[in-house]
Amino acid sequence: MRIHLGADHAGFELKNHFARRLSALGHEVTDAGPAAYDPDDDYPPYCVETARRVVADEGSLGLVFGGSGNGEQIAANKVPGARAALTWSVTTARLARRHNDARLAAIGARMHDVDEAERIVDAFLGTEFEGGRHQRRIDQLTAFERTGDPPALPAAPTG
Ligand SMILES: O=C[C@H](O)[C@H](O)[C@H](O)COP(=O)(O)O
Repeated sequence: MRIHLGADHAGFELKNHFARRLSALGHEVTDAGPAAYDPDDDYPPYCVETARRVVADEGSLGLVFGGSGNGEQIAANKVPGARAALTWSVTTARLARRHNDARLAAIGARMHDVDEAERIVDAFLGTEFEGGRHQRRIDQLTAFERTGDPPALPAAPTG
C-alpha cells in the first residue's frame, strides 16, 4: 500500500516511528516532513502537503501526526477531496474507513502510547470502505465541496 505521512513537532517522533515500521512491513511510504525536529514548527504546511499527496495518488492513504490530531485533521480537510478523520481509538479508526472512506487518519501523539497508536493505525490501514448508504452521504459532501450548493434539507414534517 502507498502511504503518505506528515506531522508537526509534536508528532515528529511518532511519524518517524511509522515511517520505519510501515516501510519494514513492505508499504511504500513517502514523508512530507518535517525532516528535522523544530519545536516551533506549525502543522498546516505538512498536513496540507500530505493530504495533497494522498488526493493526487488514487488508492493511497495518509497519516498526519500532531499533539492532539485536531489541527492536523482540520488542515488535511482543507484540501479538496481529502477526507481526514481524527482516529482516537481502534473503533473510530475502523469506522473512519468503513463508513467514511477516510483517506487520512489524524493521530494525536500526546494522546496515545506507541502500542496504542500502532493498533489505531493498523485498524485504519486494514479496514475497507463498506459503500452502500455511506457512499450516498459522501457523495453529498463531495457535491457540496465542488459546487458550494448545500445538500438539500429534508422536508420538515407536517402536523
Ligand atoms: O491541533 C494541533 C496539534 O495538537 C499541535 O500539535 C499542537 O497544538 C502543538 O502545540 P505546541 O505548539 O504547544 O507544542
